[in-house]
Amino acid sequence: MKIAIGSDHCGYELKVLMKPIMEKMGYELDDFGCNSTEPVDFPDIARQVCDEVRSGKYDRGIMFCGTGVGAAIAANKIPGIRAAVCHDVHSAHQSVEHDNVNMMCIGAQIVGSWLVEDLIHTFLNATFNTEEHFRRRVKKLEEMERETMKELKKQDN
Ligand SMILES: O=C(CO)[C@H](O)[C@H](O)[C@H](O)COP(=O)(O)O
Repeated sequence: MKIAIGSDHCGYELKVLMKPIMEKMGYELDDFGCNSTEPVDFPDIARQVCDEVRSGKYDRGIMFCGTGVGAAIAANKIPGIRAAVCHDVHSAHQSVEHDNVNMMCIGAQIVGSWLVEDLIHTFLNATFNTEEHFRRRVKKLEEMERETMKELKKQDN
């Protein structure tokens, strides 16, 4: 499984700590920044990680920022990305099983390294439950995305 990861400066240290652990779990990782604790803007990194995931080159993405919130807001602006802040194990698997989440956002100021390991393991081992009602809801999300894009296009013309 190929995973795109990224962080802002607040999530950088937790991301660095988790990289060898994730590699040991057997995941192929690519890190799209940032590369130090120098302040950066989380939308820039989230954009890059999301573009990689939506290109199909990666199965899922993980973003680390201070709270996970900014990264999730940014990621959910990108068509094809369903992002969620997951700070508990139940959300880490249910977000995939029910909502087909493909980008988990973690707040390094909120959770410790032991929990993060469980969250990542759980998120990456979960699969979308293809029962009709779950598919229907995700289709509705995609429809909302398409409608919004159409409206924006109209406004631009
Ligand atoms: O959590 C975040 C956004 O939701 C960010 O990672 C930061 O924690 C927050 O924005 C603080 O940023 P600062 O540049 O370190 O002041």
